[in-house]
Amino acid sequence: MLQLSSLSDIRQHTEMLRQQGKRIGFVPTMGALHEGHLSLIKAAKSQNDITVCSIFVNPVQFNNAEDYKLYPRLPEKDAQLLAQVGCDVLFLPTADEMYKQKAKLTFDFGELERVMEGAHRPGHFNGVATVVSKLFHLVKPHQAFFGQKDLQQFAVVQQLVQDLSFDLELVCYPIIREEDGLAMSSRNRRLTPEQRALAPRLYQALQFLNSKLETLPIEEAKKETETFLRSFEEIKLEYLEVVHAKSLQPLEYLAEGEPVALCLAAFLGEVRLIDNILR
Ligand SMILES: Nc1ncnc2c1ncn2[C@@H]1O[C@H](COP(=O)(O)OP(=O)(O)OP(=O)(O)O)[C@@H](O)[C@H]1O
Ligand SMILES: CC(C)(CO)[C@@H](O)C(=O)[O-]
Ligand code: BAL
Repeated sequence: MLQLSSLSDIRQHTEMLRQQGKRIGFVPTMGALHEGHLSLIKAAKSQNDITVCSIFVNPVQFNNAEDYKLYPRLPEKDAQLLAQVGCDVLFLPTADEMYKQKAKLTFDFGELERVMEGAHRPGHFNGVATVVSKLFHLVKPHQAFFGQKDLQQFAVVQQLVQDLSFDLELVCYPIIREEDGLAMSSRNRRLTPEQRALAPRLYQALQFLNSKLETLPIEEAKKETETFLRSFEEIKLEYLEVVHAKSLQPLEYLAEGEPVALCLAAFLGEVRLIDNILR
């Protein structure tokens, strides 16, 4: 596997691949890789000639300095895992080079960023859109792969690709879970054993909400789910939403045939996790 860290090297390399007529599949990540990431690499490989993975803990998308500082960083182990699954190119830029020009780009995703992650992490999607735009320019992929775990991020990136006319296809893959249902996430590594034991309650809460929606109106089903979660003292729910799965706007009632997503964010101690299920 080829490892590149300078912007000019990746730009030249992907330019050469394009000239050779190769199809490039791209998986952007922040590292501390798990089976969720590897499922995206495998999907990219199966549909493209060359798979590029980037690992970059992007400072400008963090709204919490401590979260940035403590974000798990395991570059050597990540490189090993990527080589094992046959990733062709690993792009590992430094923050200094990525943000040398100190460009402060401002995006406006309208209502899409005024709910859930956008509402609770000010500036987050601006930072995601900035880095994803830069990465798309550098890597020039034909396809880019994202996980459903970050459902709102996928919607924002879809909007970005449309607004800036990026010539690529976006692909979203399902959430890979631990055996006990916990959505795999790099931040899971930061959980204490006690918090880790409680963490599957988040997925259970989404399943509980899903079953309550069979018989109850949305607000009542949400209230019962919040009560269920409150019984676990260490879990601090930030939001629980029933939203339209495309616009991500909260729903007042369920309409026949509408795609629906049940989403939550919660803290276990200092660690903030998100999860969702599609209904
Ligand atoms: N469990 C999962 N299953 C499938 N895809 C996932 C999963 N977790 C993350 N991804 C996807 O991998 C890509 C890179 O995500 P990222 O590196 O932020 O990992 P992460 O595990 O989501 O970390 P964290 O949530 O702690 O930031 C994103 O498109 C994300 O949606
Ligand atoms: C898309 C991404 C790599 C941008 O930093 C990040 O938000 C992530 O890992 O989901
Ligand atoms: N996985 C989304 C990136 C973030 O939490 O900042």
